[in-house]
Amino acid sequence: MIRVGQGFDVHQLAEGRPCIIGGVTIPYEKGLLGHSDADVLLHAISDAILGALGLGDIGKHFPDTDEAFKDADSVVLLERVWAMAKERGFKLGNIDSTIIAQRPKMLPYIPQMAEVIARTLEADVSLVNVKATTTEQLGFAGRGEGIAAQSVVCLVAV
Ligand SMILES: Nc1ccn([C@@H]2O[C@H](COP(=O)(O)O)[C@@H](O)[C@H]2O)c(=O)n1
Ligand SMILES: C[C@@]1(CO)OP(=O)(O)OP(=O)(O)OC[C@H]1O
Repeated sequence: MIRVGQGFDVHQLAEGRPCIIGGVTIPYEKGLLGHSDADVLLHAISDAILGALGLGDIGKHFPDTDEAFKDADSVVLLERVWAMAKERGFKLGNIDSTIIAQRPKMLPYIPQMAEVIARTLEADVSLVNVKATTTEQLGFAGRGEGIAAQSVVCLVAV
């Protein structure tokens, strides 16, 4: 049996925050704002996995009203989501994701992001694809107000 899920997330860019995307800290003048570390890519992937499992979304499991998740490391949240997939007898089929950001340039950091994601999901890195696109300066991403990410995940019953 296979199950497919998709995830989408957006976080605002703000000064005085680290820019953590895909578990990698990217040198940049701004960072993403959120209750947790606001790792927009790992949130989209977490939501895609939860979607494939029919278990809602990360806001349901890790509410932004709960102090326990203040400044949470999204790698740890993804680990917890992945434990739910494993408990239900799934392994990763493959994952494809897109980061939507005018800046910073993601390409140099993508191999490291894929390594973090593959390690967390206990999968070979060849099963993890991360892409990036600008929006040609259009919309909130194009104006540098925020960054979005989307992800599609395929889970395979072991
Ligand atoms: N934040 C970004 C956005 C894009 N890239 C890379 O640049 C390529 C061209 O982007 P377009 O939006 O002009 O299509 C894209 O394919 C990515 O490889 C990036 O690294 N970081
Ligand atoms: C991750 C959580 C929890 O800390 O908070 P944020 O970092 O604000 O992220 P978001 O994608 O808005 O929703 C999920 C939240 O519950």
